[in-house]
Amino acid sequence: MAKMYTDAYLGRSGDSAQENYYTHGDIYTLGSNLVILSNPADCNAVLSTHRFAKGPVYESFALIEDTMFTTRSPDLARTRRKQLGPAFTMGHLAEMEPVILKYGIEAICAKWDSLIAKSPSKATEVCFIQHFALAAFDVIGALGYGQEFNALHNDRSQVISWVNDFNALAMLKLSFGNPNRFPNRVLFRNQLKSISDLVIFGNKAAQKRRDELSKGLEKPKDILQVLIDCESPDSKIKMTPLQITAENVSFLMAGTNTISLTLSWIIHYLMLHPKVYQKAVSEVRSVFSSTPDHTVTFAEAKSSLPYIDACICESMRIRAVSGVPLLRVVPKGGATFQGYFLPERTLVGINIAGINHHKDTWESPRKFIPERFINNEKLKQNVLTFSSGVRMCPGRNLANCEILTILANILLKYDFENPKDALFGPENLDIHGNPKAMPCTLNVTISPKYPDRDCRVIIRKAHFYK
Ligand code: HEM
Repeated sequence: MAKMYTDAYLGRSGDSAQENYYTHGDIYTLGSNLVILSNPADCNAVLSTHRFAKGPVYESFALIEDTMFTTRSPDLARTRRKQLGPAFTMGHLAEMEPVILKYGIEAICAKWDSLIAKSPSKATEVCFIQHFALAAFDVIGALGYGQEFNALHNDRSQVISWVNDFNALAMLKLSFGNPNRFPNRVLFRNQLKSISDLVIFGNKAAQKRRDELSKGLEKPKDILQVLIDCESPDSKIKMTPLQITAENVSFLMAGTNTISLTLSWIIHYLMLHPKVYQKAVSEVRSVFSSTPDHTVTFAEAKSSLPYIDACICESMRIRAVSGVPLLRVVPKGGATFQGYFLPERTLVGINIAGINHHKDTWESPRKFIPERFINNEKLKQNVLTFSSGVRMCPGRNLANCEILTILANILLKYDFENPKDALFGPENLDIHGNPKAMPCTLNVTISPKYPDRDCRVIIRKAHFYK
């Protein structure tokens, strides 16, 4: 049962959710008690209300304490969103932006500049997915832990391996049950140790902040401060150190790989579509080439780079990194979708890839066409990569800021070229006649299957630096 459940939840390959939609349409079953929905109206109806609570699978991720992400309780979900929502408003984001730029785009440029400077040809090959991932950890390290992880600088971070172990243990818990019971606690002792280290690390970060504040430090505008200060709307009680740490770990889990994978798919799709790439480069250079050393901010990019924004939206549509069906439980009284009655307690899975490719919304859904979003802001709302409704991703503004500032600035400052030995490029077409995308795998998120092989690009400084 556990294996069936895990297989059904994870699917067999990264493309399964998308291809299942193309094969089976708006509604189909996966396993004995799981019904997958792809019709946008059905999916929005489920996601818009707490009546369809999250499924039991989320409990596996509650390895420290229940969090905004893991909780199945509508009350706790509402409370946490009220408490933590202020960390992610546009106003708070603007105050956090200098940190986001410093550890995001500016750190990536420093890294790439130093690699290019060392190369006699003034061009170098980078594995972009690695750099995006390390930078994404550094951003959350600075915002959520108030400290420098130095992951990008050192090409590694202890925190990343702890988080990987956390993820692994959550999946093991799904299949093998409580990790603290014998024999699990022996078999999974390394992962359990990582989680205990992560807790100690998180608790220390919050304590350090409290100590600094007591010595007169002005309150920083970051996520850690919101976690420390926020009160329950009813009881006015603050979160416990363990609750703070658990939420912070969930931000590391939810807000790092999602961002770096999204950026990686964007670069990949731009390399597959040279005309789109050229158009995006021309757009940013037509506005900012007189000041190439200036870091384009989120507000500047939002107001002057609609095509790059459309490229992001189209990549997030065609290859949503949120690859697993979002599981919800049919409430008392049952529910009817596409003429099928589903009794109470049936699990429904929201197929984001299905929604993002749905025939009623999207023309030529398998084609990468950023132009579809130009002068069509409304259409962007149909891309459900951040989900929608009452449990929609609270980190989407932060993600959008990080992704747009990184993409706009790297397209401004560097020229990109596919390596000569790249397996995937504009000439290599799939059975639908579109440039074939690199293979992917599903590990909660949709990730490149061979990142070291397929996520490489040659970079050199843009012509106006010469
Ligand atoms: C491109 C980047 C991102 C994508 C595609 C993404 C996608 C999603 C999706 C699809 C959900 C719904 C999951 C579900 O219902 O099972 C979600 C929830 C969530 N995300 Fe994100 N996310 C991103 C970035 C972030 C960031 C940067 C943070 C925070 C730092 C974050 C924190 C969360 C949290 C806490 C939830 C749970 C919300 C709830 O259940 O009420 N995410 N995200």
